[in-house]
Amino acid sequence: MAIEQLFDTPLHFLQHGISKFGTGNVLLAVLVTATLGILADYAWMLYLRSKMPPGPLPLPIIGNTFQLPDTKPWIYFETLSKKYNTPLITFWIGRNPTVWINDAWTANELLDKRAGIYCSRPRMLVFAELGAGQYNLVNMYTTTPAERDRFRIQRKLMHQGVGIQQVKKYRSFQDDESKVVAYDMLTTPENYVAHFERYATSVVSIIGFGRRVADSNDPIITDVIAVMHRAADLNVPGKSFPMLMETFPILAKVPTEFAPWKHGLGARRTTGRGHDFFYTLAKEANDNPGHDDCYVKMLFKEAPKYNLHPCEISALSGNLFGAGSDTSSSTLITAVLAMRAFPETMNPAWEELDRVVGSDRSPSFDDDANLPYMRAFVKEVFRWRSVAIIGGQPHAPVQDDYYNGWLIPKSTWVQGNVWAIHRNEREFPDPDRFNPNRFIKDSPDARPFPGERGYMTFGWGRRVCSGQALAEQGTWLTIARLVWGFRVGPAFDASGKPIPVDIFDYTNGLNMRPQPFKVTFTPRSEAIRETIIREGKQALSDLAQFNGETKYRMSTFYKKQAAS
Ligand code: HEM
Repeated sequence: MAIEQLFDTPLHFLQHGISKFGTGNVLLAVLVTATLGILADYAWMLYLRSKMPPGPLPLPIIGNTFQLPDTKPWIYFETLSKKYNTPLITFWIGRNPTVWINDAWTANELLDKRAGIYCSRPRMLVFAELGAGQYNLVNMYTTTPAERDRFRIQRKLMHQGVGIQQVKKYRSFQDDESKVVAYDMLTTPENYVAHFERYATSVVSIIGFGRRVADSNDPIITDVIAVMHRAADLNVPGKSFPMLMETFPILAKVPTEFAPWKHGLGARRTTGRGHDFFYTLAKEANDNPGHDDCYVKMLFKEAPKYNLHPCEISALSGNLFGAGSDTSSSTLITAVLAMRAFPETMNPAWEELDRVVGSDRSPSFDDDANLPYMRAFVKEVFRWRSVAIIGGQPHAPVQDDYYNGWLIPKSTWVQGNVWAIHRNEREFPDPDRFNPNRFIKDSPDARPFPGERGYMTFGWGRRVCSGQALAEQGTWLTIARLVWGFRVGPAFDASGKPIPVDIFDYTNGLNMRPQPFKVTFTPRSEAIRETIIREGKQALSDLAQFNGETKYRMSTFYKKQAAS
């Protein structure tokens, strides 16, 4: 659509009106109508506000948007919750009320216990409508029976790929990839972030495509993960573009080529043949011989049965990277920050690991039950600085609902503020202190918390993270192996002074991670170092069956397809 077409009809009426009634009268009529419209709309906003959970007074049209801080709105919502002394806050993004849950018990009541009501997603203009839309499970509405059917199919297919039972089958190569991380840490410890990203990407790539990612410079990391990082900046409420389109939705209607504020969002992401990058990647893996049990082969096999659209195949396979790679690697970076900033928490872990595991082998999945402190340590990593700090995408009720007498209207944007939930002094005294004892049974530091796990890092109810089992098992193993293998100490500046770390210096994305920081990794003993080398070499040899390359590059994919 040409940009002029957008304004064609209103312009026509305006010209007609001016010739009939004169410019002054027409302008007055437009002004009066607009003012009445805004007043009526504002009256409706104030009426809703009187019924909904408390929050700051919204202004007409812009709501509270410009009260948002420049970054990290989750801290602001935590402050509002304390100010109003209520677990639920209503905050208006333009003319849309959003509800923020700042307390574990309320989150559990609404999103878990009333999961059947809070199972949908709200309208997410920037993240969903200008992105993968309703083809992607992450964005799917569940308001109508047809939507719910589609949602169930996609959840089921995710489950077939990374469900609790299924991921046990991946333990062997996940273990091997984690051994490679420890091995790489001996030679290039300064690149620990790259090692974590490679590990996390490789695990989901083997699951999905039967191909490992052997090198940190593999384009699947350099291209795709970079795009995912940018995507994670979306959906964090903000007062600058592109998120400002949530406040002024009309701006999203302007074609992307004329709308620099859209930051390229909404551009046609498929080629003339309707295939996008991840579909092509999936098709390539499906056509490759071998690894018949990989996820995309299952998807292509099931496609006729479920009438899967290519965009659904693309989203289901692309989500492995999108949802599973940055999240897992960021969690490991947080673990390193905790190890560096809270060295006193390492001694009980080493005592336990030396007693149960020793130096001749590294910890394995089978040790989990015998390493209660290590288990608590990893739980505390998930709690202390949860990567999906606002619980991922918002939920939305499929009908009007009431909590404590407050109305939460159907389709409202309802967001779990994990930052506030995991920093509540009632459940987690001295919350910024990394303290695994919170998760040790009968410890004086343990407090009641809803649910078995003791944290809400993976979301809630029917939208709970599909990859939780995979992420939990891999994170446990990799952190246990790092703790077993290394002392994480300070790096030193040119004058020999230790470089401090800042436990609050995190990024601003939907998935947050620590800003780059320097540390040193030293193997805990010569015997351990030798074990890491031996196991690393063996792991590389066992993983060789997954070596392979893709011929596609995201950075050039759309250009080439358009030209062909
Ligand atoms: C540390 C790692 C991870 C964390 C912290 C995490 C966290 C989350 C969170 C908070 C949500 C939103 C839940 C909600 O709406 O209530 C989510 C959704 C999702 N996650 Fe994860 N995730 C992780 C890893 C993974 C992995 C490895 C995969 C797949 C291989 C995955 C796939 C998904 C999918 C498909 C959804 C959308 C579910 C839906 O909308 O129904 N995640 N994740």
